[in-house]
Amino acid sequence: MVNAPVPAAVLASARERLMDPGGLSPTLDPGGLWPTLDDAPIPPVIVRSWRRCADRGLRADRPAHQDPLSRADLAALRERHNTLMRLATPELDTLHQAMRDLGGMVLLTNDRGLILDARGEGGFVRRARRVSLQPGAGWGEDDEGTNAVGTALAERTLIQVRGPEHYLTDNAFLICTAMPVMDPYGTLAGVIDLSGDMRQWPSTTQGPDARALASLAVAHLEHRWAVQAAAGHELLVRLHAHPGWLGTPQEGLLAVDGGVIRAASPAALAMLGLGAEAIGDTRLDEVLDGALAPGEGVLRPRDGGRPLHARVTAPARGRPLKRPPVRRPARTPTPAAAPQTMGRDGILWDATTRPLLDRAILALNAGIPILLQGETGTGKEVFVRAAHAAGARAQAPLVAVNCAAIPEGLLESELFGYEDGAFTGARRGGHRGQIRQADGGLLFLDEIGDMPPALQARLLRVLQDGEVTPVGGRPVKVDFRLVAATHRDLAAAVAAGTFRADLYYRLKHLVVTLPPLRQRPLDSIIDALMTTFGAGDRGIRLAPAARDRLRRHDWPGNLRELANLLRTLVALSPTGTLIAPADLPAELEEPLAGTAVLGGGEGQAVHPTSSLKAREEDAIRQALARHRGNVSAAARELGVHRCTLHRRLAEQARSL
Ligand SMILES: Nc1ncnc2c1ncn2[C@@H]1O[C@H](COP(=O)(O)OP(=O)(O)OP(=O)(O)O)[C@@H](O)[C@H]1O
Repeated sequence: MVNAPVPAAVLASARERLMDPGGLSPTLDPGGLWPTLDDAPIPPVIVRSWRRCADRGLRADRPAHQDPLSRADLAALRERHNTLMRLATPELDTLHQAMRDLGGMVLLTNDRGLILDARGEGGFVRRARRVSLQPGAGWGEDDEGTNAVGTALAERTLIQVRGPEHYLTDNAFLICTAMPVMDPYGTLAGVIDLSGDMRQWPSTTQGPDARALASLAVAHLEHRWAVQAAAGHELLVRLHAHPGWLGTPQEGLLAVDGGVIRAASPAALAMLGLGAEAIGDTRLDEVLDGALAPGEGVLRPRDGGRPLHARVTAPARGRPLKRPPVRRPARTPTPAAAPQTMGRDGILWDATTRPLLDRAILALNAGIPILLQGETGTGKEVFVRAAHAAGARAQAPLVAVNCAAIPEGLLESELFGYEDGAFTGARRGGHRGQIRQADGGLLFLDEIGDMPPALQARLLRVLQDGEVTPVGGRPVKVDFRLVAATHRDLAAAVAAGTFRADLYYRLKHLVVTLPPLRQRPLDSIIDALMTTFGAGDRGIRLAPAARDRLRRHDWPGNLRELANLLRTLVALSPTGTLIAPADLPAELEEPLAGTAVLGGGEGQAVHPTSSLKAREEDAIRQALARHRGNVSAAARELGVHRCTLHRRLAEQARSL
């Protein structure tokens, strides 16, 4: 992949125009040579990546700096990727030596672009830290826009991103080269990246070519990984078109049991013209003609390709690597791939929710309150936490109050605080109240539709006056951002007179509605969640019939219900399991039974018939009985939030 250098001004201007609905303006090029972005002298791989970033609503002026993972989280992440880290050590050491004179860095990331290891020293490292090129930071395209790591992961190929080809302006001083690493089971494992300062980087005629260095290093690493993976299998097959190359890192490697390919290096797959999906159950004699026995010989590809020299041995005895064969996509470009993206912490955003999140961040930064709507389990709290973490006040507190979970009598003092001795039983020294605790930060009022009318009036005053009056005390100035969430139809509540119209309009500056799961792309969400819960690492897959059953369910508990189900399935399945319909909970059999009717609150058109209501009551009763009245445990089993269950119980009690 050769990316011809393009003048920086052309790149910057082209990227800005990408955000215009009209596309690339002809005035970009005085000669009128580049009427559209595709005509501009910009590598297509970069243009594709810019488009992905623009489609996600990513702004080029977004700061590149991010908070890396905490030490503990980074340690846990490294532990999860210990095979990759251990196997990559010799390459990282060698590349570090090679990069020393260039003043650059070498990085190893996981398959989502999270930096596991970074080596380098000197001035560049200090500069790199300012844009979070350091362990525990995420360099997926979601995090940092077009960059070598993220774009190599998205395109699954060697990428070099030079200076202003980077999407974020902050990263325009970098030149980075990244090569994806595939494990011997055909799964994308991570990336090796070489990064330096664009102005100090020698041209390829003066110094080593970073692309050659990165691809050689990855070839060595993948070769070593395949040798290790072969341990414990019946046969190790080494392949190359030239006999002299057998035994070198350029050869292809296959681990074979009973004639079936169990593991393969990417080089071997390329020689045989196979995709990664061939690993696991393809018989070698389907693709190669010739006897497969210990010794050396020539094997002929059945498609008429070039004969391959083969050296077949019984591999070294030893502990096989933990990972079983998994079918995975090969390292081929997937331009339209991955509408679903996973953030650094396993949080999922897609073409519908990402723009909502970006708008919410802008609104919060501008001090505009947000009214967040969505059925139970659609991810309202997750959304608020993500918006806060990415906003200008991320360092300040996020204070979350669930208005439905706090008994009415306590909510006032909990929210507004009280002075010492304000009432009998008040805590000594008083209580600041949650609103004051959110001063400088973000107040998240969940289930605002459940706030009693008297408190609605008090909250309105706080919003109007910018000050809060604790019970028994004097007004105190407060400055906080506000997100109010509800699963109810607040407009209907206003019409019914249960919610104050003036407060409603005060809250309603920006209304964000998170879609229910049944309106979202279920398949890609399932795949993304399975990956988060480690299914890929442990070779756990869903059988097509099980997936079908998931598709037929209507997910009243939304993402919470799906995430709980998949988390449990993956945790309880032994390594290498193919999850069958029989492994799924019985209630998925029949979409309208048991938990399937839970979750629809007022204002939601979910299963309105009384027989369904009776089934819901039944499901609740049985779950509570199984957990001896423990509401949290019953809620967990039913796949709904504890507060939802409390609410349901209160509703049932009222209707008795
Ligand atoms: N964007 C997301 N990515 C991954 N998982 C998510 C996401 N949003 C929600 N979830 C899953 O769903 C669960 C419930 O999310 P959350 O508590 O934010 O929902 P909610 O809409 O606030 O629900 P409720 O109205 O019942 O309080 C989370 O704990 C997580 O497992």
